[in-house]
Amino acid sequence: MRVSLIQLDVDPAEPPAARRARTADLVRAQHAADLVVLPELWPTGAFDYPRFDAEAESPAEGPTAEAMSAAARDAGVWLHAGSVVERAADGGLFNTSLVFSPDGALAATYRKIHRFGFDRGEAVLMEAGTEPVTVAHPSAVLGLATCYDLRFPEMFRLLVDAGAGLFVVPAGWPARRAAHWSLLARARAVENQAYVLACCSAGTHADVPQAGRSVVVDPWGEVLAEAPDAAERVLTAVVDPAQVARVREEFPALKDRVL
Ligand SMILES: NC(=O)CCC(=O)C(=O)O
Repeated sequence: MRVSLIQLDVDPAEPPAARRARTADLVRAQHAADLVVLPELWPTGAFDYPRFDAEAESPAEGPTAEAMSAAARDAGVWLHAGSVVERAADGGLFNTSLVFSPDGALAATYRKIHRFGFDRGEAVLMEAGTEPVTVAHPSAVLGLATCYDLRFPEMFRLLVDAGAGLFVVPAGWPARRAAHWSLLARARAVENQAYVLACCSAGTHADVPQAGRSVVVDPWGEVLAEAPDAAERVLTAVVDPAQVARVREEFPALKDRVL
């Protein structure tokens, strides 16, 4: 299974429509992949709070969904299109991830459960999702998580219980805590004996330099590919979903769970 993580530069000087078109082209170029992944909130910037309300959109029919559906279809790939600011029917906002199948259909959405910011930003501007989400990709069951979720191992256990063997984690993780990002991505892989595809944004928005350092970790905790910096780049790797069962059988720590 070939995976491509697009570590996208989220430069506030680039108009959202231009970034959508550029991102769609980057997705189309990954036509040989089985799964393409984009970062968290790349249409607005994960820390660009003043833009959230004005740029909120429908996850099914908004401009990002339309552009990403077309890109997935044109490339013939499964696309985890990162997340958008979702405007819900009652007017509330969610940080919502979108997954498209190769025919361009919206296969799944996931509303971020753990909102970042403590008493400001996303934590006060957005509603919290309540449902862990898995996706039946033809090669693996994907478990969806978003950025700050990475700090909450109990959520990943729920995804394992739902059958996930490959976690997809779009993020807008700050450079200030880059060491946490790399460590937690490996920790979630090791403790759950699962792949982690962690795709962060590049560049700086709202004065928050991004960590970049997108990473693909295997179920043994080995790093298969890692971006060396926070520049825009495409990270590719080949993962073997059958490796999840092999590792879980060879070293059956998950069977010793008590809680
Ligand atoms: N967008 C986020 O969820 C940021 C998370 C973060 O900065 C952290 O966990 O540290």
